[in-house]
Amino acid sequence: MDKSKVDYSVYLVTDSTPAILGTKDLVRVVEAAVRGGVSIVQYRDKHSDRQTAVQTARKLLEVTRRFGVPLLVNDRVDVAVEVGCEGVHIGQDDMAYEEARKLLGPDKIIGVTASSVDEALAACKAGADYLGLGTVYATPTKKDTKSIIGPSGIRSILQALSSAGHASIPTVCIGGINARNATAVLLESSAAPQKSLDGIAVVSALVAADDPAAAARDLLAKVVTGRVPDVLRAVAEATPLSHNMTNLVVQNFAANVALAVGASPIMANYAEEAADLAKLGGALVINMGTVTPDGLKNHIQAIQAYNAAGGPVVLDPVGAGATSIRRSAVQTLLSSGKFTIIKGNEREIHTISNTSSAIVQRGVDSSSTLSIPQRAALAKSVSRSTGGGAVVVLTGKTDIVSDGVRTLRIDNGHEYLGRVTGTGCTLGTTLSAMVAAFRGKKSPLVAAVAGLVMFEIAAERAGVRDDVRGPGTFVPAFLDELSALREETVRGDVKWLAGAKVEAVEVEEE
Ligand SMILES: Cc1ncc(COP(=O)(O)OP(=O)(O)O)c(N)n1
Ligand SMILES: Cc1ncsc1CCOP(=O)(O)O
Repeated sequence: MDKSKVDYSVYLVTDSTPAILGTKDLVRVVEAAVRGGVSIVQYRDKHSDRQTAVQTARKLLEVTRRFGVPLLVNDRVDVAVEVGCEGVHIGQDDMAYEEARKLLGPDKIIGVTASSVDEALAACKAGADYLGLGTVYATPTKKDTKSIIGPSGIRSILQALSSAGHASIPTVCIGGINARNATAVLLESSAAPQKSLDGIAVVSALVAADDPAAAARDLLAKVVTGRVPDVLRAVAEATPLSHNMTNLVVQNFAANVALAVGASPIMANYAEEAADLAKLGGALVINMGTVTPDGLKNHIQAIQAYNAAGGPVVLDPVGAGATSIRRSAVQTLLSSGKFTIIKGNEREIHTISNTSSAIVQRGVDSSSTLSIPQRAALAKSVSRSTGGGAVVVLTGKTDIVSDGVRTLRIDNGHEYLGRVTGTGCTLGTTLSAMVAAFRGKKSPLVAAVAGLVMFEIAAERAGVRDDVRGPGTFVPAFLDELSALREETVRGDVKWLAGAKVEAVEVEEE
């Protein structure tokens, strides 16, 4: 497992005691929680003998490997070595980091607990791969906690890490976190803009839950929501290039949306420029809206330039399926390189899924025809079918976002978005800004949700303004509100986020 790719967003720490696990089977609980969206698991068992611990760790490893998430073992480095899992988590009173590293080798993950600035800095200096910060709130799960530090204590540690040049070390917090307080803890802990938490770690919120999969979904939605301001602040900080190869209709509008969300737009359709532009840390938008043979050639060359430079690419397959030319154009684009985000309406995404269906034959109407579970399954399967694991954003009254493992729905927006040309295309531009600025955080899913939430809440705010009397007056108000959301977020005012309607969706395994 590539340590740099580990996703710490929803971190499950297990507990096998009857007071928390009850009579449930631990392995089943972990499997359900991972299905629900847990991205990393720590086997924490203070009571079992070594043989039992090794047996349980092996069973857990079979589950976590199946889902591609890392398994760490708490404290018991020997157990981790014996089962060959991805690493360990050690506390201040456990084996020293250096000794654990010697036993595990350079490739395994070693996480360290830190309750203070000094402990955090020392763990970074030693070489820890991530930090577990806490205890945030007192919790019956761990009675021997030495210090309760609250979100403000977490913020102080994050600030110190940033000042000391450790802004990139992943951090999670632990202690009394659940779906009710997760978003608030993430928002309050954030040491904007340099350093924020990468996730939350929980024991009882998942292990004691009657339905651990549903609890994990709930937590995932709250964590993603809590990270939205991090993405917006990252955009404001980086002002990333949004390189648009877009259609003739939206050039001006898309450039203005890019500016409003905090990006630097360049509308450049000549692919010879792409190799240079790709080196500037931005993202590319390929919008098929006014497809031509020449345009297609330029798109392919630009995609390859961004792929070569490791830059994100957003594909907006406008009208895919409307004509046979567009159907083959989208296939050509998909086979020409990798995409970070593929954004389209139901019909466009369905065309990409390349399955024959009534929807494809029904015409260009993009209104919703599938149920939410069907839309979620479609987005997830398209994400999985694109080799590079693109995040699929399926737009509509309810938007679906899937990275092939986790699938979320967003229910924000305003009807005026459907009455102005180019709003879908400018959403693609918005997503490019988010994914460019958040690329160090390795979570295009979070970046995509942030873009959608910002875009749609700006529309909601614009739509109810007294000066907005229809789609014409909506456009300038919408630009104003995008810009206002950015400014509010940068100065730490994130009250607007209370209006975000983000939920994780259960999708049947194929
Ligand atoms: C992710 C994470 N963070 C902190 C801890 C606490 O570890 P520790 O201080 O060793 O306490 P115990 O877990 O051993 O009670 C953790 N386990 N995981
Ligand atoms: C292991 C650990 N370390 C600090 S608090 C804690 C327990 C967290 O449990 P819960 O998530 O149930 O509050």
